[in-house]
Amino acid sequence: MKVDGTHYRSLWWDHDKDALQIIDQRWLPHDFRIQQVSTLQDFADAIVEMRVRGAPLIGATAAYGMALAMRLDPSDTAMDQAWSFLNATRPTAINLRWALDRCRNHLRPLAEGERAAAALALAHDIADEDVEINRSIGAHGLELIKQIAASKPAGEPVRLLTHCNAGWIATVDWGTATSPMYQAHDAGISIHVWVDETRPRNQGALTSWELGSHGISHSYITDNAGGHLMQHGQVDLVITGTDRTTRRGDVCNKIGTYLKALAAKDNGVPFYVALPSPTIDWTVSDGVSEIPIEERSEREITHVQGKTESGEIGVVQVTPDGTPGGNPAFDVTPNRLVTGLITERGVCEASKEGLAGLFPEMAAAKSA
Ligand SMILES: CSC[C@@H](O)[C@@H](O)C(=O)COP(=O)(O)O
Repeated sequence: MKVDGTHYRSLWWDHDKDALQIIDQRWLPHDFRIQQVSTLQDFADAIVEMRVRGAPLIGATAAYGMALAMRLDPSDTAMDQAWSFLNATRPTAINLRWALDRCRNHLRPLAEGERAAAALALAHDIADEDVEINRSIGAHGLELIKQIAASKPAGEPVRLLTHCNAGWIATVDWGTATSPMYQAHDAGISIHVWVDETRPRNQGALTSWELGSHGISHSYITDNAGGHLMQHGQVDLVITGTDRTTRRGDVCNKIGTYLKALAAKDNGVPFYVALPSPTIDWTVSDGVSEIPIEERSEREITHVQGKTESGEIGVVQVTPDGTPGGNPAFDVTPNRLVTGLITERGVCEASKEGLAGLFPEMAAAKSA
């Protein structure tokens, strides 16, 4: 999508420098900084420190990390070490392991001399596929928004609510939850987006930055406001992303998503989750008991980064000295609370049958 009129992907290969470039998201929305990722440690740090973040982008980044590892040492041992090193960076988003497995399965049968070039080509493919997948998710989600728009008085906007940042900077381009929003806006449908701030890291500020850059009407709201807005008929549709979806359609996403789904259920608001198929973990069923939830630093809770009144980016402490924090980064929304899943192949029920109906070959391969 565009930043100040220039089209960017969230990561790209610079052919002159022969190296990966990322947008360092720690500085957004206040500062747009590009960073080169040159060593395997750089790749791990970029993921752990959330310079890159969002499940699909983490996966694409890891694929480029494998490409770098193969350039340095194309042996089986180095490949396995890179797999383990990168896989340990963040535990919840399954796209990370999906990308690493795909790279390793592709590279293992090749001669060592072929691996570096093949790994880089595969990383490019994974990035390009992600763009196309998310474009398709947007096309399917657009139909849902069109239906709601058709049921409203002329000129009234469709009011959507989203949590965290499942936008273009969380993917390679388009975003998952935001792709239908971009496509609805581009199709001339009036929309307004309620953007949850998403404490503790305030990914909602990233979503606001994205939507604002695209000219989409939106309001940044506290995480606790969604239920109130739904009770007062101010939300027509919720769309969030997901970091891991189980084969029966339980959805693991940024902490607080579950509460939004509960509020949506109580108020009869449709709650959809947008996901690319690499986000489905076909090996797990019960998300609450089977998905590892990342516990992040308590400093993310006790301190907040923002722009000071003098225009600098600074960090302030919000709690009393010494207050301990607890920081589970994700929660699981059981499938019974999910109205539907928006995938690149269409919209389905959040159930084993729904997902297997859209992805029969993947469901069969994993249960075999
Ligand atoms: C298209 S991104 C889907 C999810 O990865 C997104 O909603 C999310 O929870 C991101 O979490 P983050 O901790 O910022 O990486």
